Amino acid sequence: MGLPPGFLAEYNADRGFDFLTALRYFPATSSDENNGISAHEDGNCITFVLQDGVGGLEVLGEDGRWVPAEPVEGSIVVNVGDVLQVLSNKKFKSATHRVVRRPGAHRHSIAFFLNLHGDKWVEPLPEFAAHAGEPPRYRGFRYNEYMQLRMRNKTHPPTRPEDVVHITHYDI
Ligand SMILES: O=C(O)CCC(=O)C(=O)O
Ligand SMILES: [Fe+2]
Repeated sequence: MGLPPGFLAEYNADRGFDFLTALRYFPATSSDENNGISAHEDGNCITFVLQDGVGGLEVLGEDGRWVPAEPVEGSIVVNVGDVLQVLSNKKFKSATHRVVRRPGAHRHSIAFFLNLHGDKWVEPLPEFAAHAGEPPRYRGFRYNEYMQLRMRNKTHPPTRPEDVVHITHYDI
């Protein structure tokens, strides 16, 4: 990333909020939307996904088309999360992704979410802003605040899609 070695490990030294999920997606049926996980960005730092050979994970391209992240034997998918997008002043983008269930097979995946302590302050690092001669693209925020807003998207879903809180909430 162009940062001193060990910078991120030091910035984010608390491993107490990381989590691992094991997911099972049932085969698609013709009678439902076949949606496994709807389109979203991961809110954390970085996510590692191990998937089986079934497929269905898709990433939204800049042209608005969904690109399949086809399984590659022995490889893991690395998702940049919103925190890394902000720290890098949008040099690294948090990809919009989803899982579409496929007919005929159960899909299994394991996702590891590298996370931050809720008290952590998140803002573009000087290396990607002032020192790079770039204006900061985000206001700083406490990680917990963003997590609460994202949770509210789920507990009190806004009626207008434009009111759903994304990381763009902190755009400058
Ligand atoms: O199951 C997958 O491949 C991805 C899961 C995912 O995107 C998530 O849990 O945030
Ligand atoms: Fe995700």
